[in-house]
Amino acid sequence: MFFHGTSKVNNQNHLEIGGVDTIELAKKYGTPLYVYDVALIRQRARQFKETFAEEGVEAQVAYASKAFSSLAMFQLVNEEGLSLDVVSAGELYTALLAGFPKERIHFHGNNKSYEELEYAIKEKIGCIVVDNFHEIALLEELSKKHSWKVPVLLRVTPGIEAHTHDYILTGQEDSKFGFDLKNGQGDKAVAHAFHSPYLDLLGIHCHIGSQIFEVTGFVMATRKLFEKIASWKDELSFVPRVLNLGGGFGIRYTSEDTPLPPSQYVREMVTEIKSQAEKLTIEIPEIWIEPGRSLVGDAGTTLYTVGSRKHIPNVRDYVAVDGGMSDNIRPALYEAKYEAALANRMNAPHEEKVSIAGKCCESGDMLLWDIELPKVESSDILAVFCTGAYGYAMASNYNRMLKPAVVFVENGEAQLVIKRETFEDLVRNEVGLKSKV
Ligand SMILES: Cc1ncc(COP(=O)(O)O)c(C=O)c1O
Ligand SMILES: N[C@@H](CCCC[NH3+])C(=O)O
Repeated sequence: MFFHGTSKVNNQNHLEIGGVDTIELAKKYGTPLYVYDVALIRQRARQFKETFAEEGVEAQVAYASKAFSSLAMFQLVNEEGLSLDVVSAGELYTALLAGFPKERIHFHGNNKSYEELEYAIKEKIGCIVVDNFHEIALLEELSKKHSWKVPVLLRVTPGIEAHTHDYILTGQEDSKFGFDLKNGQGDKAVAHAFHSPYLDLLGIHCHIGSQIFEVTGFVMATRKLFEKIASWKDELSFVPRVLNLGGGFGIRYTSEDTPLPPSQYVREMVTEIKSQAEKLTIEIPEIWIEPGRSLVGDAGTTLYTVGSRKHIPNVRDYVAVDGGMSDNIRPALYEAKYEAALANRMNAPHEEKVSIAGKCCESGDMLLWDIELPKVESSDILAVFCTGAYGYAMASNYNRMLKPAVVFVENGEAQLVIKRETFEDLVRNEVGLKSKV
């Protein structure tokens, strides 16, 4: 079994995370329960920052908050001195409520509304990552209205196809995101933004996809960007002060995954940027990255309670847990794979192969297929590892399931940071039909 961060087996043969017994957590807070290893998140954040510092370049590491957004997470990210990437007014609202410094917030999205942009501009956040010409027009209108030159990055698609799941690819030409570099939209957007009295063009952004194991894609994207920077320098005298290469650094969910250490992605990126900047005789731009998954993914573990079983002779054994696609849609959506263990009997020998089913009314609601476990019994606590990114964040109330609670654990202490939803929460916004009497 592979242990992430502070996870280990304690002397009761239970899974322990952050010095806290997960079986005690399950008893106290119920299941399904998301448990986050705070020390591991801090360690990842520091690794990214320290690598940039060692490379001697100006940098910002912005946590891509879509991976897991909550007040506590934003407070933690702020404690670690990271910046924050938000993609909606809702994420921005949560960040501001968490007291996140406005100047370190970057606003992304391919369809930001007038109201969302106005919200960001009134708050004077650090920068808006502009995705399309419609947004440029909205920003110019808002800049006039609020007499503020809006700091922007332009998101471009460099035409790089990273090797990952089709649904999470973003840097290829046929993408809903950004200005395309190949067909000239990128040039047009840069020329416009650079000359606009309403926009302060800080630089360029690109993001080539998610759960990427090779550094080649990032290096290729950097080269493509620098080819363009060379022409923008000659034709417009525009040289970006900031180069944001997005996120996408892969993590280990199962033994099939072979990620590089976070520092290696950063080092190779920086080396390429330094050499390209030197060739063009320009200053090394400030380098920004936006890791989401690689900051929180392996820091999250979900605890479930085992309920029913179904044995199909010569076919399969289904073991059902008290959550499923409503708290983790990734297996159903991307055929994502995870590892799991019985948190209450960690060292028990593996005796059977079972498939873990969720409890939603959907055949596709399966969390894991054919995993080796000790003989699983009702009331066992199943721990699914590496669920910290795009798990809780993509949870839903399908089948009127309640969103789970979330606890942060660190140095032997547990802190409830998101309460489990209640039935009242489910109907909070409902008004029902008007009475006919
Ligand atoms: C623009 C942008 N930045 C950052 C991220 C974070 O990606 P990851 O969680 O893979 O690091 C994403 C998601 O893929 C994204 O779309
Ligand atoms: N939600 C995706 C990643 C999305 C990346 C967002 N740009 C996942 O779980 O892998």
